[in-house]
Amino acid sequence: MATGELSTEQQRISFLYSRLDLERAAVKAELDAALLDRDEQRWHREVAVRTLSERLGRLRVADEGLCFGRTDHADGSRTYIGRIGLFDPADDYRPLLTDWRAPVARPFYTATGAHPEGLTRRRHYRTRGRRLDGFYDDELQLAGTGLLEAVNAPRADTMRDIVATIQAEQDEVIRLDHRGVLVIEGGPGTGKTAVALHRVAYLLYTQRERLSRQGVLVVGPNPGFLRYIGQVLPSLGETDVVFATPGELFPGVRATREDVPEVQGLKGGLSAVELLGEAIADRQELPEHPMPVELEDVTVHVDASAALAARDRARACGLRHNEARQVFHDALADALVAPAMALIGKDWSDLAGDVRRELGDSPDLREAVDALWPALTARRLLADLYEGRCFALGYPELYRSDGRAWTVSDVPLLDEAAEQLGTSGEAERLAERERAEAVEYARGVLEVIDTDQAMHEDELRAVDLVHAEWLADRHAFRDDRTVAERAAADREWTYGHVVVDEAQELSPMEWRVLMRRSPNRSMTVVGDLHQRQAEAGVRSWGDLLSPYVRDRWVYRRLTVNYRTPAAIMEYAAPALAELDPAAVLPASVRRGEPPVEMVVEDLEVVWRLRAESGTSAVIGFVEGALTPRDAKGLEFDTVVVVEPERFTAAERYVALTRATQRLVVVRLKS
Ligand SMILES: Nc1ncnc2c1ncn2[C@@H]1O[C@H](COP(=O)(O)OP(=O)(O)OP(=O)(O)O)[C@@H](O)[C@H]1O
Repeated sequence: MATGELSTEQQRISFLYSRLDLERAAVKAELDAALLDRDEQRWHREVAVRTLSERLGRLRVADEGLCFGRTDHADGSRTYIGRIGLFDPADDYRPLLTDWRAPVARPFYTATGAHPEGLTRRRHYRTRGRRLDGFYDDELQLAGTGLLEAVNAPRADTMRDIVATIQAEQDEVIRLDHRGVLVIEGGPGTGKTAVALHRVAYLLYTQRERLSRQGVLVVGPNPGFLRYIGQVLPSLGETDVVFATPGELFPGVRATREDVPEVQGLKGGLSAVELLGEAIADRQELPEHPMPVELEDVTVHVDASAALAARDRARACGLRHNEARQVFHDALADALVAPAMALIGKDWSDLAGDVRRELGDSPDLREAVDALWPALTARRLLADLYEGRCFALGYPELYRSDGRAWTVSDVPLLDEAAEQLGTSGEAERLAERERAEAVEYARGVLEVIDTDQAMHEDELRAVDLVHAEWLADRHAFRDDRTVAERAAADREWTYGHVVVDEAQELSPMEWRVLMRRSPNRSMTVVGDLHQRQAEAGVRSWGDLLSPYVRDRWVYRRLTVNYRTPAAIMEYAAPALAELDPAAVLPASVRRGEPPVEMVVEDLEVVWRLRAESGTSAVIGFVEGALTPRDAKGLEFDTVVVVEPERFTAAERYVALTRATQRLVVVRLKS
């Protein structure tokens, strides 16, 4: 970036700020005058004051990131894009700064190399306060010519924005006008992730009304992956997006540990729905010994038969566990009236109503209900199940000593349990306390990217990126939250759009959570069945989706690999053939060097094989290396794969297709 150009751009931005200051001063003066105006009719004055106050508020908000982009048009004109519109009254209200919501700002968000929409360039500014730190450009006439240059460029630690070189088959998917579920499948490196992110940016623009109210959820396989892709959306413009791994989908939980595959299978399959039903039924107990309920004149007992009758009534009422507690309580109170009356004596039968009321208020009876039909949170239900109750229920494999050491596969169970338990005042209070504790624990490790809390709710930020973990943290302490913040903290939040990346890895129970978060079924599902590593993952898109949307989903395939050179793809071909003999490799845009195979004496050598320049990684089951699962969705210039024979075919296929330039396959001398 030329220094001269930077200073010209700084001048432009300073000029816009000076206009903002002028306008603010003018509005402030008008507001003061309106407040002091004693001649004006009262309602006139009130309207003026309200309008001017709102205008002043908007001008204040615009102080941060006033201008964040510029579009250069084929006819030589330029448009500066920013938080608000600014006009020059001395020049027939010529626009100086264009509000990002205005139709003329649209190409800033939607133009691509394949569809430049009359633009030659899009410029993004990086500002701090009023200072311009830098800018970068998307040259929009590169499609074709710039592609090879782009794919040959060394990779960084974050995913690049491919907006300038989007190809036609990708562009079609980004702009597809389909409101329901869209499945994008394609082999490694075909741009599935990149395309899904650009689709979000496109939808955020074209369906802004709806999405700004409900937010967008992007689910990706691991935190590393989300960090890697996390910069793309803000660089495309505004976002109101929650990023979460499957381990973060239950507010207040950030699970990263994995269960052993056998337990993952049990927790991920749909039979877990019944398992939870059994775990809840197990908490609706009968007393081992009669429980005394002291009344003013007599003492009655909650015995097994009274509890059984009350339990039958509560179970049959159709309410969920927590909601049915009152029914259980009332049924017990009803059942105890007769024994109490028997003790009091027949002559006092007209007292039955009083006795029923006394039972209804009895602390002893409340205590019995708490013991026999307790208010439960999802966390408590599962922790108690894992810490011991699993044995009696016939699931010994679920046992662990610390029930609350949540794993990734526990998350959909927590969500399902919360769904089956329902809420009640007490359960809510318990849940809130647990949540506050969890948040307290998580504090300190969170990375906080600050946002402007004073901002108007209906105003999307141009450059914000929010992470679920951070949002969960804030929930407990503030309530002036943005849509995305509230969404991430609220289990029952439903998103306007949900994007699932590496979707082949998600279990049926995880899909149930996502479907609950997306009742309108507006989803972009991105994956490759051949890369599935999780046992409980997806085997057929149709089987997965038909219970939710029948056949109303659209499928698109991407066929060109922009990452892995052809020579490396050919090396990975046997792994793919093992998974599916009929599968076709995506066509690579580059030829590249064939992989190198080596036999080495010890592991030290492996680490030295990493490249000095560019990104590199070692993938294998050796200490310090990425596992094939960690490497999912990522890419590196140089990849060293250690002993791929120890991998499953899918793991091998994933590991061997991560390199953009060089692949070294190492075996250790035995
Ligand atoms: N049109 C394009 N122009 C330039 N680079 C592109 C283009 N499309 C994709 N790429 C690049 O190709 C690489 C692979 O993209 P991406 O990670 O989205 O692929 P993927 O299909 O999700 O891969 P995988 O299934 O292996 O995770 C990225 O570096 C991306 O920036």
